[in-house]
Amino acid sequence: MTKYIAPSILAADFANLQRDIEMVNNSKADWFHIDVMDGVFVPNISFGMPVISAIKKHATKTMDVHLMIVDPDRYIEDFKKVGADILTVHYEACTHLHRTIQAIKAAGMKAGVSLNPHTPVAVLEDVIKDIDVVLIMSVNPGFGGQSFIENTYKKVQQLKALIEFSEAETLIEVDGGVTNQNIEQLLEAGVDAFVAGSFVFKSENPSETINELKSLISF
Ligand SMILES: O=C(CO)[C@@H](O)[C@H](O)COP(=O)(O)O
Ligand SMILES: [Fe+2]
Repeated sequence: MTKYIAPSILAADFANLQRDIEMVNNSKADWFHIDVMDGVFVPNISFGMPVISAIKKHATKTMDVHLMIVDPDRYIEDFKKVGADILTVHYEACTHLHRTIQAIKAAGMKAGVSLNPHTPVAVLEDVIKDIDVVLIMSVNPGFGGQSFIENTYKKVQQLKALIEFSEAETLIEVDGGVTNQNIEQLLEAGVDAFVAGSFVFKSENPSETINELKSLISF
């Protein structure tokens, strides 16, 4: 099965955003991971529609938009308009998750659902067949550069078992603290898509770092 590397733009140099986007375009990365934070669901504010539109103008790869916002239903159409291909909402931020998933798909995007580190995968049992991507948070959402939570491996295995049992075709994505030290173990646990922010953008040669991560998950 295809495996994906998704550099997180949150760790890019916003004063040189076009340069960093071109770097990702020219690397072996598969997706742009784009973190939207509202200062309510998480204790941090990142960026919104104008910045995503600007990214979309230059990006040549899948736009994987991770919403860390309350009541995301309000903006589904807007995120489609600015170029999201995958739109991921948090389980913890949705009162009517099934409805939200259907609305994302009806707007023409892939539907993602993210789980905070404390949320068990079992909460997705009744909607797993409707979800295109489950994004397991391997740090508490809100900031880049945090350390990877080791319990994530077990969670990925549990999610993989749930997907297989349900005969779903859902992809498993992991987000937070991903490096060349844990990516192979994550792959082994069943992860399909790997988000990496600081490890890529704070490295000496981000393009080579992306390609190194990609080579560790490609056979
Ligand atoms: O959603 C988030 C953080 O809330 C992530 O996408 C981070 O941007 C990942 O950054 P690193 O942990 O890889 O530095
Ligand atoms: Fe993210």
